[in-house]
Amino acid sequence: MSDDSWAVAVDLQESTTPSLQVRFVKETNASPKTAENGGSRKSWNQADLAEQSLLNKLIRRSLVRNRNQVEVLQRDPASPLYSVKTFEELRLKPELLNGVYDMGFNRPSRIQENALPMMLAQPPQNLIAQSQSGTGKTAAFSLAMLSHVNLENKWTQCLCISPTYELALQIGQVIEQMGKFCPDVKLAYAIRGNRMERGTKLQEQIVVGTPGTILDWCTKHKLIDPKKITMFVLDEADVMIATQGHRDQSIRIHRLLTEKCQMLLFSATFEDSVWKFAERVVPDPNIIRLKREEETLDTIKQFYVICREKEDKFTSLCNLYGSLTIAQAMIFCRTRKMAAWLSVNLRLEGHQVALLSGEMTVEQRAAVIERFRNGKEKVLVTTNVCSRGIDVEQVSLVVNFDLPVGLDGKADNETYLHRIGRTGRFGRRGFAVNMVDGEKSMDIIHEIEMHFNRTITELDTSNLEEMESLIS
Ligand SMILES: Nc1ncnc2c1ncn2[C@@H]1O[C@H](COP(=O)(O)OP(=O)(O)OP(=O)(O)O)[C@@H](O)[C@H]1O
Repeated sequence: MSDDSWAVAVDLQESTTPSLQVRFVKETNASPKTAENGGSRKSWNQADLAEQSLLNKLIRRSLVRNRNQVEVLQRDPASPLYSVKTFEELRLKPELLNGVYDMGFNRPSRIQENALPMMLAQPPQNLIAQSQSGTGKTAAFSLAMLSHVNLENKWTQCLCISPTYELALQIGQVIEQMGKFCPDVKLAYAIRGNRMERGTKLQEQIVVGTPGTILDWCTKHKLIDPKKITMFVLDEADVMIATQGHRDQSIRIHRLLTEKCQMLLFSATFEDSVWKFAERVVPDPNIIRLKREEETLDTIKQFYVICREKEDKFTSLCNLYGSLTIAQAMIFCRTRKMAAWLSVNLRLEGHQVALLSGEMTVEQRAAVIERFRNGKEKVLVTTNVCSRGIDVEQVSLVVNFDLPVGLDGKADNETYLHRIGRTGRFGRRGFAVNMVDGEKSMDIIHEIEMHFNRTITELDTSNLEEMESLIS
């Protein structure tokens, strides 16, 4: 964990939950401090993960393409392995196929190629699928649920649980969009504030919601008969299990289901804890995994600049920026306070600056990122955690105004790579400049050099000629 995770923990507690409007919601609760969305101090980690996931979804414009091979582990290795290259091969209902094309999907994503035939197979098969955020998991299970629904049955057949209110709404939006030519398929949101009359059985064939509300709807309110659920989807398992309450509720829901129910579990990461949980809720699974594309420093020129204090760093930054033709730059600060100070001063110098700060709601952050992406501002000042998930593709200069340091005072190499690295695919060249303000930070630079086996060259920002020859 890097230093500024501290700040973010506090930021999260201060932040307010974004509120989205949705058809089913009659009453929304603006407070973030509910068990449902993990607002308590103990579970900030879950809130952090969930917020990150939501931010990624809000700012994502398209599929994250991946060139790695998909690993498939079949429950029955003897059975043929089907994968599809087109949506037609899935023999979907025409209305559903129209919905898929209407979303602009021309062909299945890498994970969908294997996951879709498995999810749609008869007899039903259980599946555990892991791939990084943005690779098409939500679209895949949304399609599977829409295809699974039997319109003759006027009861809930597909249940999908998601770790937070906002993430559940995001999934619901995908289902609504994909199912827009299937008017008879109905969806209900089991999220806080969506009060249903007790005892009346829901007719919506698909229910998406958070574990607490879904459990209530199955047990206390008896709106759903869990024995009639034939497809159970558990999304963002890694985020879900970061809160014990959610994990336990998910297991309790799972216990209410029958053995015949098809179980599908999705996760962006797969640590041991996720794996243990997955094995518990998904018996005899097929497993699909798609490794993340590695980030590299191969195409990045790295420099350091010796400075004294923050004012000196600021002058160096201005020299650097003023003398180079830079498309866009991202500047990382350790604390929110430093980021605010820097952005004010850069603005005073006439720069167009965007600031990403922890007290902003997720929607506000998404809007800032969107403006930056559209080139409305050329500089983005941020703390570390706020900026996770931003593609640095169009950013040619990354400045570590403060170096990434862990709580142990040592170099946080992972964060360093994350800030300045790129996947091989976006092999465009870039520059990284590290501000060094003393012996301690010089040691950090050496640690980073050793770790990545790359030289970080000194840069004198007052020497324009030298700078131009080095950064060209
Ligand atoms: N086959 C496809 N062709 C083109 N775009 C797609 C395809 N499948 C999904 N997408 C788009 O790619 C983006 C990411 O998809 P999706 O949200 O399903 O990924 P995800 O793996 O579920 O991400 P997360 O883990 O964040 O939930 C979305 O904008 C989605 O509309």
